[in-house]
Amino acid sequence: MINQLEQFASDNSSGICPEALEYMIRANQGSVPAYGNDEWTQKATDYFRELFEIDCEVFFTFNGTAANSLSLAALCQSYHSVICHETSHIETDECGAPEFASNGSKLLLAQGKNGKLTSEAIEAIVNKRTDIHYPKPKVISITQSTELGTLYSIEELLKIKEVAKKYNLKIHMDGARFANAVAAMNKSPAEITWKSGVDVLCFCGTKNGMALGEAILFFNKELAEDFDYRCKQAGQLASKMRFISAPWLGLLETGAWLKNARHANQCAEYLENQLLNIENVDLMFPREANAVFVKLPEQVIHALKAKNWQFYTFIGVGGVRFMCSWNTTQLRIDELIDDIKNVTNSKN
Ligand SMILES: Cc1ncc(COP(=O)(O)O)c(C=O)c1O
Ligand SMILES: C[C@H](O)[C@H](N)C(=O)O
Repeated sequence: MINQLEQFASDNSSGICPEALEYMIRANQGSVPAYGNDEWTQKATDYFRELFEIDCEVFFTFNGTAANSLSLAALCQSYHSVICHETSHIETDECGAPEFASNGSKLLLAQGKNGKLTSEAIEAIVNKRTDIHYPKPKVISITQSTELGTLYSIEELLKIKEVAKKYNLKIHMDGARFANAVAAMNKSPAEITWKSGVDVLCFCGTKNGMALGEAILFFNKELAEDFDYRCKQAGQLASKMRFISAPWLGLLETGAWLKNARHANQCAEYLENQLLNIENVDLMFPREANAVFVKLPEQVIHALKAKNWQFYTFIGVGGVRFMCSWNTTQLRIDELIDDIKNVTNSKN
């Protein structure tokens, strides 16, 4: 029997939200032109342009690794490098796809508090090597919200925009949890992307209630030249694209993209507060979106896993990550908290 209960491993674990499913079913009528030449795809891309208040180019891929790696490849040549945080997904969890897709662009890793790049760290990397023997920095990649569940403030984004301009660098934003950032910051999508210097955003639908499907938004349209061919060659041009674009339209038109993100963030806030009531449980990073990172004793981790609680321990720096999603419930959070209290007390 498949375990139907919500878990805390990842927002990738959740199912399809009602709005995405409803639009998927609506789109499942009759025959329509393939490869994105359908009405659903037109409506979805138009909606993105309206939501972000700019005439951007929009593409869809099946997953986030493809979105990140192909968009980065569009921003730089093989002899260039991409500056990213050492905990960035493009470094830790994409199996070299960014380097592969760009024919060898090197990832230059920076450290930074709470999983964030700073303009100072970027400038230090740019100036570390300027000789011909080292791949020239060309792109800054930031994740919003970050892999450690934190957020870049507008001020931090604008400082990065400034250093990017100074050194003629492009800015890529991994928006696997972009909706969670918008919900948490209460800023417009435009304010935390192109108005803050972002050239391309990979906006994730998978973690926001879709079955699969990421949107790539090129705010700097020149960088999107022939990107459709890059997607096709990489096997990322969906023939039945309506089944990616229609669920996206469902999230956008109904506002579910923001409702789902707000709910996940609120669940994470509730979980955080319950965890902080447990003795000797400390947050590892500020909880600013839908992820909660805490240090737990090994024996508590083992006991929770024995009770079939699912969560990651390899992300961040040795901690436990609890990820909330659009379908997380307070009931499941309370059950998790009760088990943490019970196993903690039994180990004392
Ligand atoms: C920060 C981040 N970026 C990108 C991705 C995309 O990964 P995938 O290729 O698994 O969709 C993920 C996956 O969860 C992620 O957490
Ligand atoms: C870590 C794993 O690769 C996935 N990106 C997640 O955040 O759940």
